[in-house]
Amino acid sequence: MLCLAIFLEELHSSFSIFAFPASDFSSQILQRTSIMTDWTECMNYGIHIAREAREAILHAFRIKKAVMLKSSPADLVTETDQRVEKMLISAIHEKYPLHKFIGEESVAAGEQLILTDSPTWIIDPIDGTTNFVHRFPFVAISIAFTVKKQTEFGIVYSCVEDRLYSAQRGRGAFCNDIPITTSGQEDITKSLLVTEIGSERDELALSIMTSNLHRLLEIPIHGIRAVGTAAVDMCLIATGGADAYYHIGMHCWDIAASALIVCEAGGVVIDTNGSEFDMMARRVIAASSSSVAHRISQVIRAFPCQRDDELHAPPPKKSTIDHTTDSNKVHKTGSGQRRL
Ligand SMILES: O=P([O-])([O-])O[C@@H]1[C@H](O)[C@H](O)[C@@H](O)[C@H](O)[C@H]1O
Ligand SMILES: [Mg+2]
Ligand SMILES: [Mg+2]
Repeated sequence: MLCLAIFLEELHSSFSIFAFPASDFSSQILQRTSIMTDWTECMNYGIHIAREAREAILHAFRIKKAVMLKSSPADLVTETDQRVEKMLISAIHEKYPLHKFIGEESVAAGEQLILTDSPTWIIDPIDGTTNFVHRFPFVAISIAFTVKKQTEFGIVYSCVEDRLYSAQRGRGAFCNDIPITTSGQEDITKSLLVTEIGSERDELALSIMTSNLHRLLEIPIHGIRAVGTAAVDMCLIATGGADAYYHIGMHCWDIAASALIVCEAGGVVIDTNGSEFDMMARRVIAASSSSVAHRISQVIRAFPCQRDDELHAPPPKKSTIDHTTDSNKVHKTGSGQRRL
């Protein structure tokens, strides 16, 4: 019964399924078969709601924010992250009631993270929350859509820059509707790399992270950048603005959409250990070419991270930091308020 419901939902979600002339039955069957894998309508809807969510993010970007902590003192969340995620999920649920969700803030609130074969929206409402809190102008909405665990489309909206990256499987990658391609660079010594420090602050993670930087810089490479949002970092590889990205410790919602965007732009996405990319493994290298990707994998090491599909996150802790726009200074709340 449930299978039939999902089948009907897929038919309904797919593009203009009822638009065929009734006379040509065999061509209807053929077209339906191909249309079954066309998720354009869902993608357009995802883009539509991402544009609405951007308005909410830009409004909140400039005003006072209460900040809560998640897994570490550097893993931040705001009320806007939570509100935007709810907005996105309820808009999608209303249109596609049988679709499933994996949302960063829903998982942080205790929801189970399970990727099934059902159509699933993987959402990061604000990628770059630390940037958002500090008003560092790179924050993105990341939306990936999977069916049978394969990503069908990805949307990354870099809100302040107003750059909307998108890709549908097999149909190329775009930024604001203009096709994008990776640099095609094959030589690591001529490459500009991007990475993120992430929110891990334990001794082992810090020492592996710094020794990775050291080993890459001594190759030598042209340089290393960090923008503060994994989704945008990966899209920069897709545009050819940088040649490779690596990251250990991010989550599936950070990179699911941009991994497809990189591949559709002609790039390569692998695990940091050189094996096939697994979006739940919390390790990624995205590069302009296979040779650059594998060279990086030979040089860097990964610290151990619990897989996303084995995570059991504690709920966010109460507010400890406030970022105000009036003074633009950080102050601590709680007993005996203190201005820094
Ligand atoms: O928490 P969030 O801002 O959505 O996402 C974070 C950003 O992508 C950051 O660049 C990366 O270093 C972290 O690992 C992510 O968790
Ligand atoms: Mg994120
Ligand atoms: Mg986020």
